[in-house]
Amino acid sequence: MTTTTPETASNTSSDATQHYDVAVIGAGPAGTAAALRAAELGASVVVLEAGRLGGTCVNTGCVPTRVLAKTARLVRETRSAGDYGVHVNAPTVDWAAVVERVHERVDAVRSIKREAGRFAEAGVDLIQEGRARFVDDSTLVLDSGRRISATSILVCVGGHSRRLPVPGNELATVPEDVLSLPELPRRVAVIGAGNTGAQLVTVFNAFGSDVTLLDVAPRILIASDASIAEVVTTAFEGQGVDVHTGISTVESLERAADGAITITWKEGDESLSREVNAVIMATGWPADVEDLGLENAGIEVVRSSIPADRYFRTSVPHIFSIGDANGRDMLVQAAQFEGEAAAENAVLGANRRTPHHLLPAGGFTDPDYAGVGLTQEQAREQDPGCVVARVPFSAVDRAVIDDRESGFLLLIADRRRELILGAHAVGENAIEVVQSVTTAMASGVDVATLANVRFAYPTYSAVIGMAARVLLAEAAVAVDRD
Ligand SMILES: Cc1cc2nc3c(=O)[nH]c(=O)nc-3n(C[C@H](O)[C@H](O)[C@H](O)COP(=O)(O)OP(=O)(O)OC[C@H]3O[C@@H](n4cnc5c(N)ncnc54)[C@H](O)[C@@H]3O)c2cc1C
Ligand SMILES: NC(=O)c1ccc[n+]([C@@H]2O[C@H](COP(=O)([O-])OP(=O)(O)OC[C@H]3O[C@@H](n4cnc5c(N)ncnc54)[C@H](O)[C@@H]3O)[C@@H](O)[C@H]2O)c1
Repeated sequence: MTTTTPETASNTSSDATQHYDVAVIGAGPAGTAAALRAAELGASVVVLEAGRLGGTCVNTGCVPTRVLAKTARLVRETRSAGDYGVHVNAPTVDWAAVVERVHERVDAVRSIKREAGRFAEAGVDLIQEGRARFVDDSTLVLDSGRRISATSILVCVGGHSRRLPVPGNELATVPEDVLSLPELPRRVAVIGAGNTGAQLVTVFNAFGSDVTLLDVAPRILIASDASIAEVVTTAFEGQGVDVHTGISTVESLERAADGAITITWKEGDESLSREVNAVIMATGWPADVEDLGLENAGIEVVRSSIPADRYFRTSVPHIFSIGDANGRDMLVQAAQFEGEAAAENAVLGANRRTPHHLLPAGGFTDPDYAGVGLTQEQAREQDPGCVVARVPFSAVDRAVIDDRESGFLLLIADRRRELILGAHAVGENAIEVVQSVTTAMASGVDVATLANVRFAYPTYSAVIGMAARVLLAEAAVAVDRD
């Protein structure tokens, strides 16, 4: 679909290059937020999108992954229904039907996002004529040959999965393509135990696949608080997942005679291998910079991303790098936040930053995990006297009612209990619990106030009030020692 409203764009050159105040490359969460905010501020705006509107999140990332997580949850709930006196047959997974349902739910979410309609309502031109490429630092050319120039260019191109450069890597499936697997793999190796890999482990484990998880990092979920990662690792192992962290390298993937894939990796001096039916590489997310012509605009790529300063300006100040493209916090909530801030900086010449310490994130594994703010390690570095409360879910009535006692909430405060520095949860509803703490942090609520908030009974969020009350006691001890 191509939509242009020439009255908002002035043709300024004889070769019919259309000129705008702001050109946005990419209509994922970053580009969509940026374009709508720039238009709201009165700029003439064009969005250039090479693929499906909505970007990675809705089409191949968060939304399909979350539908798979829901499906995995249904399988687990069905298996344990007997514990509550509900007797059902053991669940079986019809992979083709699962895939169909994921596509159907993705379409349903797309239909409420309606980026094209929102662009039209805001007077934003949308051009879908292939990939945009820099001709110089103010001009872009599309695959169709159409040329666009702009006073400011917002690069919101997102990224893609990284394939390890090992022999046989073409045999692997990347997370964006998981739904293209022809059948549910009986045995699967997941390489990479970040947010993507960990969630896929839970999905395939629940679906009945034998899962092997490999990572070069010393532990899974390396960006999360170490205590959270420990609980998820123990849970994975208890569920029969073969977890190998701290491996030296994946050596090769080879097609075996029976059609299976032999994956070989090195662990210390030992070479190990497994025969599996699918290998999923969830080993990182470089920005989509290939063929973007960044060199024509004088912009360098550093470690597979387009670096930006705290105001999202690249080394060329009227070109901005936002969302996954800048390689910082690769989350939808970051992309949207950054998009709005960068649009204001581009249109108003403002210096808006985003509060990155207030970005909650988590994953739908079994159990769920989530975090916001500083981890314990980071908090202790910043304030060695900081106070940490840890309340197990086994002390929360609702978790006991639901038979979900595994897990805990960690609440971290500064030594004077004025500030909540971080919150990390693992267990049922961990993400919603951490989200509530984030709301408190964003509103500047201190620990004492949080301790006095009433939580509906029986809820998982009640753990927040319990942790705040423990913190008060702990903090009092820490302050006394000063
Ligand atoms: C499996 C998976 C699960 C995830 N789950 C979550 C989650 O639960 N929660 C969360 O917060 N985050 C999650 N993420 C991360 C989230 O999807 C990204 O952080 C988010 O989509 C980034 O938004 P973006 O706008 O920067 O990039 P994208 O969403 O990738 O959008 C970039 C857009 O730019 C377009 N484009 C690229 N190059 C060009 C070009 N040259 N010309 C024109 N258009 C171009 C692309 O077609 C795309 O539409 C997940 C990611 C993956 C892979
Ligand atoms: N629920 C969510 O919020 C969510 C879900 C998915 C992805 N994301 C975001 O998208 C981005 C990409 O996520 P991701 O999990 O794909 O990548 P990632 O970079 O977060 O994790 C990649 C993992 O692969 C491992 N790895 C790298 N090279 C390896 C090798 N040679 N052998 C074995 N392991 C290797 C790394 O140690 C790391 O643990 C992240 O920023 C993530 O936060 C968020």
